[in-house]
Amino acid sequence: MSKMGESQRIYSANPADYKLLEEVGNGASATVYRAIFLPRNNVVAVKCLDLDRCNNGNLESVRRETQTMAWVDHPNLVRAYCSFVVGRNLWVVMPFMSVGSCFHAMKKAHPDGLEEMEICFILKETLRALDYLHRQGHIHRDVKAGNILLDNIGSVKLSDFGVSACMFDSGDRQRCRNTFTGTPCWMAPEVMQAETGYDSKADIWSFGITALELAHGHPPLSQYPPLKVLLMTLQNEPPRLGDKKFSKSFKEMVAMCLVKDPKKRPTAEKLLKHSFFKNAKPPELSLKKLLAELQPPLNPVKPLQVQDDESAQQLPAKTASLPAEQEEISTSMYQKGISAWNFDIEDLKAQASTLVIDSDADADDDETMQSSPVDNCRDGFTTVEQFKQVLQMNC
Ligand SMILES: Nc1ncnc2c1ncn2[C@@H]1O[C@H](COP(=O)(O)OP(=O)(O)OP(=O)(O)O)[C@@H](O)[C@H]1O
Repeated sequence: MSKMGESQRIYSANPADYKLLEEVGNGASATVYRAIFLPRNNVVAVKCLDLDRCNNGNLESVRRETQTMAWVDHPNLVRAYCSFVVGRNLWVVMPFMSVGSCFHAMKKAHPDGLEEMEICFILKETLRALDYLHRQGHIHRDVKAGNILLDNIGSVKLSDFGVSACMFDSGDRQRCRNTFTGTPCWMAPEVMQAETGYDSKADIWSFGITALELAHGHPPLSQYPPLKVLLMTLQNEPPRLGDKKFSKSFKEMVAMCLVKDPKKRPTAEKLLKHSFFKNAKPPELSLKKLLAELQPPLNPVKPLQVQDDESAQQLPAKTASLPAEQEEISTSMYQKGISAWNFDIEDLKAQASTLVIDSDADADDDETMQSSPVDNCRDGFTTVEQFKQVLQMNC
């Protein structure tokens, strides 16, 4: 029997078998809890998606996410043990990743970026996940540190398949996708230009941006509003890893990912053979220091609150001690910056109607693109239509 089959057998679809403990994270449509699977007394994560909060588009994303999580079978991907409906929620049971995301780990331990040895290991594991997904005809479409989860023994798993896509969706293998989705700072230029279409190489670009994110603590252009990020990504030279402290092979690997022509980017399989990844050390060496610094683990973000007298089916009450509350405020403010990038056409329209591009406000960022033709566009557009015209003129 396949691993998936085994786990389906082990984990029941009965909510009474799960005791939800504390909240360990929340996203746009879901809250994630650490939980105990009572029949085996083992720790799992349960993602509770509020179906009432989903409009049609979100429901499609929930369907896609749970479907993908159910079939993936790779050590570097978060898969669903099982999923079932509880009242107005969909519960997805999955492995518990005690450290949380690399984004949280970095924010907590090294806000200015991780060390090369740590990055090398995390990226290699992530690339293995991408290689697997791409071989299955899938594109993840949202590769970023916030979607790479870690546990306390150094396992690395890529998560969040909410916007992933299958190249076989219409029955036949499609040559490319053309939906404008993802998160602008990490988004490949061809994804922004919907008419050109894109394929799994879009993930390789996002992977290169994630490398810069892990190296500096933030992705390039993170200080700009989405529209400006889109313009700068399309018009400027790709960002580079410039810092002296990083090796030549790391810089070279990043440069290979961040080539504007997707055809010239390597596949995940080819990239795995790059000399940078030959130096990857096992987690007990590469992540030892980082994991020690993160003790106690980042999760829970909410204090442990075992509910002896409540049904396991009820979601834990949301109370928090002061430090946890402060941590939560800080996390949510930080995340707002990240979540705010989640592409939403209505958001962009609203922003576009008010945006005046101010080149003087450009912060210096050594990995950020050089001279900026976008500056020529300042005051140049105020609506999405004008924005599109600018794209047509310049790209
Ligand atoms: N298996 C897990 N183990 C531990 N923590 C997890 C797990 N899955 C998710 N988390 C935590 O919960 C947070 C939110 O989870 P997730 O990103 O899946 O929610 P989402 O609603 O899909 O988010 P988004 O807003 O990015 O779409 C993650 O950033 C992570 O910190």
